[in-house]
Amino acid sequence: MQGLVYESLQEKKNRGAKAFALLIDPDKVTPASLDELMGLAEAAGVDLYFVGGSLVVTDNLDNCVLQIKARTRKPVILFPGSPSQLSRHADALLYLSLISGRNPELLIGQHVISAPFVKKSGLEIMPTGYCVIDGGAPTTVSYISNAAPIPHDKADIALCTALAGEMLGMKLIYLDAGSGARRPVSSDMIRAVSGQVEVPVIVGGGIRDAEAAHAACRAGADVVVVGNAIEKDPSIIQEIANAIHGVTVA
Ligand SMILES: CC(C)=CCC/C(C)=C/CC/C(C)=C/CC/C(C)=C/COC[C@H](O)COP(=O)(O)O
Ligand SMILES: O=P(O)(O)OP(=O)(O)O
Ligand SMILES: [Mg+2]
Repeated sequence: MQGLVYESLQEKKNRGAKAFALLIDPDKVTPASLDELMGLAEAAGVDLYFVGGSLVVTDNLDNCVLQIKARTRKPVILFPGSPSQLSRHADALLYLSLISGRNPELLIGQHVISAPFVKKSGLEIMPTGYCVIDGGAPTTVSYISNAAPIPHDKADIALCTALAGEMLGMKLIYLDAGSGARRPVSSDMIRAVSGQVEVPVIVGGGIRDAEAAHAACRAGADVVVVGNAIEKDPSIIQEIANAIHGVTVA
């Protein structure tokens, strides 16, 4: 089940290198806007393409994945808010279990229902302990998941949740303040989690400039995800990429 995409994330982490994931929400792009975005993203050196949304209302996912694949050799990874967001054209799947919440459907229920389809998809499956962190206001993910986010200033809760996830076998931990969060995950929380878990740590939600991306890397994020801010202003991609790639940890 573990494959090339996960190995590349682990290898980057072992070198102390940081990865920039661009989140593309299939509802928010047209073929023309995606074409332009891909030009900027490839020039900037985006490392990973995440595709998905908490709620996807168009049937644009397959086309979106195919269009991204046609423009890059970098991994295209599904980041699904529900099992309806599967595309066999992607390379890998963040197989999210919402371990910060107590909603059984998002911990295991939806996985049981969709297991045969996920297995048949041929996607590389990356079990991901998904933690929603309070981002200062309700976000689409906090509303849709119907589960209390971890309070912004409770790094210990995030740490214990991440450790439990890792010991249960999760291969990635994702700390997410939610799309467009007013405040991103704090450096204290990222430091607490990345200091003790061994698997790669992904951080996203409300990262809207180079400074915030840099801070997340310095605190220990292995992968930094940016979606909303680049949707609003694609021209910031290069400076965010530079900020992320400029951090290497010995
Ligand atoms: C195949 C399967 C079993 C799917 C179920 C997946 C599951 C349990 C999902 C958990 C709940 C959920 C609604 C997840 C949403 C995922 C998502 C796309 C969130 C948006 O993330 C924002 C990202 O971190 C970037 O933020 P920003 O830069 O501010 O846009
Ligand atoms: O789907 P999400 O969670 O990325 O949120 P939104 O599309 O509302 O920004
Ligand atoms: Mg969305």
